[in-house]
Amino acid sequence: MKYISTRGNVSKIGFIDTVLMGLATDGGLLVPEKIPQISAEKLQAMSQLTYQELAYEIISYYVDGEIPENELKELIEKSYGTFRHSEVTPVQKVKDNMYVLELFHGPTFAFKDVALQFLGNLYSYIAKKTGVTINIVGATSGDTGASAIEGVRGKEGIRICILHPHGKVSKVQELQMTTVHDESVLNLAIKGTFDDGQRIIKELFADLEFKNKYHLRAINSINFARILAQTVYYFYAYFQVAKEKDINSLNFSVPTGNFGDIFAGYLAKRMGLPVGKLIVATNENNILERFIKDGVYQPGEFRSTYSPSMDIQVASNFERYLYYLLDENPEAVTAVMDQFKSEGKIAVNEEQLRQVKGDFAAYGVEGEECLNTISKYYAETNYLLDPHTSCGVAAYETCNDSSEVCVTLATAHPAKFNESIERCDIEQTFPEQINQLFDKPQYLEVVEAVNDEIVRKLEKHFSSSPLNVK
Ligand SMILES: N[C@@H](CCOP(=O)(O)O)C(=O)O
Repeated sequence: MKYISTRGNVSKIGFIDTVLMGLATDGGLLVPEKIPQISAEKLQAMSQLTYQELAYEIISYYVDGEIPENELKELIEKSYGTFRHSEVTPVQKVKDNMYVLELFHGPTFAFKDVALQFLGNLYSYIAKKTGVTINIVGATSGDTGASAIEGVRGKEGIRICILHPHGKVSKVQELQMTTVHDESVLNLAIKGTFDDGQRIIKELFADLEFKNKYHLRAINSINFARILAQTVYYFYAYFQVAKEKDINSLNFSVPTGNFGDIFAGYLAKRMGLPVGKLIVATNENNILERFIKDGVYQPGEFRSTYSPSMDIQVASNFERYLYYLLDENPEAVTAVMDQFKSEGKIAVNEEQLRQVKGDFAAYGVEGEECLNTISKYYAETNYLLDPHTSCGVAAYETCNDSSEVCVTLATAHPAKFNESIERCDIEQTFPEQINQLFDKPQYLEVVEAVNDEIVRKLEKHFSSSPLNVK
C-alpha cells in the first residue's frame, strides 16, 4: 500500500513515512493510492472478531507489512488495554432502530482516544525502531488535545505542544490538558479560536525548513493514521448491530467539526462496509451542513456553542473528500483549494452536488435544540447524552427514515461538558478520574494567536534537554 497527496506532489510513500509526514509536503492531505476492498465473505469472517482482532485486520491492509504481525498486534493490544470497557467501543440500543456507539471508554472520555492511544504507541514504536525525533504539534477545540497528551505522555523520545482556544473549551477539557505536569508537554492557550490554532499548525507544517529542523509530527486528523484507526469502530458497530437485527445496511449519524470522524465512515463504506446514509451532525458552526445542502463551502461567523469541540469553521478533512468528489484528480483539487485560499469559498456544480447528497445527509443543531434533546432522551430513555452526541441524535431524528436502522456516534462522556448538562437541570455523577482533576494545579501559557510568538515557544520547547529513546 502506497500513499499519495491529494494535490499530486507526494507519491508512493509507505505507511510509516505517511504517519511521520502528517500534512503532505505540498500542502495536501495523504490518502491511500487505492482503497482496499473487503469482500462480503471477508466481512462475514470479520464479524466474529473482538475489537482488537478486527483492528488488526483492518489496520493491516494499510500498514501492508511495514510492521511485523506480532509487533502490530502488540501495539493494538496495548492501545486498547487502556479502555475501561472490554468491548472497547460498545453499542447500546436506545430505541427501536436507534443505537449509540459509545466511543468514550478510553482514558480521556472522548472518541479521540480510539485513534490517539494507537497513534501514541505507534509514534513511540517508530521512535524506538528508527531513532527519529517525534516533536508533536497539534490544535484542539478540546478533546484531541487531552487525548493526544494522554497518548504520548511519559513516552521516551516524544515531546508535544498543544494549542487550544483560551476560554473556549469546557472546564474538564481544559483541566485534562493543563494539569499534566511533564517536561515533554507544553500547553499554549491561544487568544483566538480553534480555526486560528489549526491554521497556525498547517502553516508551520507548510514551512518545510521549520518542519524538518524541528521534526514536527501531527496528531490531528490531518494524519492519516487517525482516520484509519477510526474506521475500525464503524465495522465493529455494524457487526454488533447485525448480531441482533437483520440489516442490509446501516446509517450512521456523526457529530463532526473537522470532518475526520465522518470521513472515517466514508472510507469504511468505500472499503465495502454496507453503510447507508452518513449523517453529518453539526452545531451552529455549520459550514459542512451548508455545503451538503447547497454545494457552497464557505466559512461563516464563529459561534460559541453548547458543543464546543465542534466550534470549527474550516474542516481539515474536507479536502480528502474533495479528492474523491473530484474523481481523484489532484490538479482539480489543487485548483479548488487555491480558489478557496484566494476567494474564501468553493462551489461545486449540480452534478457534484447530487453526488454529495448521495454520500451524505446533514443537519445543524441550533440553540436550545441541543439541550432539549439531552433532556428529552434523559426523560424518555434514561440515557444521558453529551452535547455533541445530542447534536448527532437530533440529526438522526431529522435525517433518518424510521424504517432505517441508525447508529449515532457517542463521541464523548457527558461529564466532560457539565456546563451544558447543568443547564438541563440534570445532576450527573462524575467518574473518579474526572473528579480528581479539580484539585490539581494547571500548567499553561496564554499567548497571542500569532505565528511568531508560537514559533518562539516551540523552538524553546523542542530544543529543551534531549529525550532519550531506549
Ligand atoms: N474537535 C477536535 C478538533 C481537532 O480535530 P482533529 O480530529 O483533527 O484532531 C478537538 O476536539 O480538538
